[in-house]
Amino acid sequence: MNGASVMPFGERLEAVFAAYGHLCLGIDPHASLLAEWGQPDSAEGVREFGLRAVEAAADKVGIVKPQVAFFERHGAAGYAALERVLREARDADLLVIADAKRGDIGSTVDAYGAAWLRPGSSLEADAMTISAYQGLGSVEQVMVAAEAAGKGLFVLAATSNPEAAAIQRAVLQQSSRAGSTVAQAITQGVIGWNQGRADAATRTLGSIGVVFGATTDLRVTGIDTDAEPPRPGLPVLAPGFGHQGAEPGDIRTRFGAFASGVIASESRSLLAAGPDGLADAIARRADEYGAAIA
Ligand SMILES: O=C(O)c1cc(=O)[nH]c(=O)n1[C@@H]1O[C@H](COP(=O)(O)O)[C@@H](O)[C@H]1O
Repeated sequence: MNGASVMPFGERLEAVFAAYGHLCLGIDPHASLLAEWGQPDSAEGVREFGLRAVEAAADKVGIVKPQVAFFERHGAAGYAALERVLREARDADLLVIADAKRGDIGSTVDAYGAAWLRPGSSLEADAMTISAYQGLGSVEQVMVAAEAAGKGLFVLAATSNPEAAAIQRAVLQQSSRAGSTVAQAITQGVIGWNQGRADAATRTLGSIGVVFGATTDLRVTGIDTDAEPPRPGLPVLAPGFGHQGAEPGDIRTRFGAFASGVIASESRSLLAAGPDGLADAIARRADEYGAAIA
C-alpha cells in the first residue's frame, strides 16, 4: 500500500462532517431490538437488522458504528453477517467505525489492526475502537498501519460508563506523564502522535482520535476543554447521547474546544424507531445536531 496515495482518515471525516454533520448511527442489534424489529435472535436476524439500518442511514448520516459484540454473540455465522453489513455500509459510502474495543500486547494488537483495518480484509472498516490500557506504546504500530492505509483509530480515554472513572481518573505515578490522569495521558499521547506526522501542519483533523463519553465531565477527568487544541484537531468518538442521557445541546458544554471534532453516536435511541421509522428519526436528529453545533 502506497501511503502517499491514500486520503487520510481525518480528511475523510472532515468531508463527512461538512456533508452530513456530526451524527453517527450505532448499529447495536440487542436481543430486545431484534424482537421489536420482527427479527429472530440469530445470525440471520442480526444480518437483516444491520442491512436495514445501513439502508436507513445511507444519505441521511455519514457515519455508522456497528457494535461487533452483538454479531460475535452468534459465532462464525454472526461474523459472516457482520462482514456483509460492513461491506454494504462501505459500498453505501458510509464511514464505518468497527466498535471492537481491542487491546493487547503490541504484537497481538497488530493482528487486531490487520483484521479490522487492513485493506482487503473481510472485516475491513474505516476505523476501529481500541484500548490502550496496556500502554499507548502497545497500539503504536496499529497507529502507524492505520495512518498508512488511510484508516482511523479511536483510543478509549474517558468513556461514558460511570464505573470507568475510578481507573480513567487515576493519577499516573511513573512515566513522562506522571501527575496526569490516565484519560489525560492517553489524550495527550494521541494529540502528540497526530502532531508528529510530517504533514501535521496542513491537516485540519488528525486520523487518530479518542473516545470521550458524552455523559462524562471531562474537566473532572483532567482534560482541559477550554484550550484550543493544537492542529491537527482531535477526532472524538462520543457515545452517550440519546439512551445514556446526553442531548445534542450538550455538545458545546461537554466538549468545549473539542466540539468541532465530535462524532455524536447514538444507537438504541435511534434504533428504537424501528426499521420503518429509522430513516426519519435519523434525519430529525441530524438536524438537531446541526443546530447545536452551528
Ligand atoms: O466505544 C464506544 O463506542 C463506546 C464507548 C463509551 O464510552 N460508551 C459507549 O456506550 N460506547 C458504545 O456506544 C454504544 C452506545 O449505545 P447506546 O447507549 O444505545 O447509544 C454501545 O455500542 C457502547 O458499546
